[in-house]
Amino acid sequence: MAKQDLPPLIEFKNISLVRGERLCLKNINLVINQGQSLAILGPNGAGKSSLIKTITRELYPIFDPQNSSLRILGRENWDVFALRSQLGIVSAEVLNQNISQTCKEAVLSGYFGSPYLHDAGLVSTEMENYANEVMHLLEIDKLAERLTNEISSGETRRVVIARALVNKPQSLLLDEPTTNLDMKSAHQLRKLLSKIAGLGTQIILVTHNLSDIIPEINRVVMLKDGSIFRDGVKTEILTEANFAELFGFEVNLLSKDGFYHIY
Ligand SMILES: Nc1ncnc2c1ncn2[C@@H]1O[C@H](COP(=O)(O)OP(=O)(O)OP(=O)(O)O)[C@@H](O)[C@H]1O
Repeated sequence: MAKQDLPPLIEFKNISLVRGERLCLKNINLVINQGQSLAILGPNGAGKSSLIKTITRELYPIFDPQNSSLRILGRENWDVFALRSQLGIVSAEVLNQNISQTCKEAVLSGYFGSPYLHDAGLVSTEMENYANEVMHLLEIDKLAERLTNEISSGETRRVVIARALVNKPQSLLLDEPTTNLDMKSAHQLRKLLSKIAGLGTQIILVTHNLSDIIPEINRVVMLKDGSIFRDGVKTEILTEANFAELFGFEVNLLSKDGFYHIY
């Protein structure tokens, strides 16, 4: 099937979400085509996590069957495990740090959608070989036998990405991937995400940090107070004027080697 005939990866039509007393997402209309990497950028409280959790079915929107729909790959109904492995959800929360497991076991647990490996006997040689390949890609071969609760935040982030990649997802959906990382670790992680995007995995990145937007991302959606504030080609959206309005302060933007920075 030609790419233009494929259903969108994600299709939000008039989606609103209430959490507690707050309307966190307001009438969101958003289509993300398959293969199109994009960043969702917004300040704290804009609704980024709420949007991700709506996609992953951790939160349920207000639903008006006449006017609203939320489709993933053309379907409204999904088995949550299949949905999450297909989308490649990357969140540090998926690892159960109270359980003592090696990084290799944590990566292998991705095949079963569980926070730890229940039964190593279920892991086939093919699964193990591919997990090794993915760990090599993420440059974490050396961590294989280390315990997940004894590694750094940057290393944990890579383990979690490897765990998502073993299912050969069509996309990687990343929520604030560089939070808590020092400058060097953040830079290395962005380079790895660039490499993964270059190998053909669609990257959907949710962030408040402009520098996370890797060169392979060409579309930026700005989210403000639960609504889409801007949506379009990166070079047209990432302007000082839009940024000032979104974050509420004046900045100077600098673009270098495909990355954007504030100074
Ligand atoms: N569990 C909750 N119950 C009620 N309201 C919530 C809850 N979590 C978040 N909110 C509210 O929903 C709105 C959107 O929050 P959300 O966490 O989606 O924003 P965000 O853009 O991801 O922010 P951050 O960058 O700080 O993570 C905020 O007004 C927040 O106060």
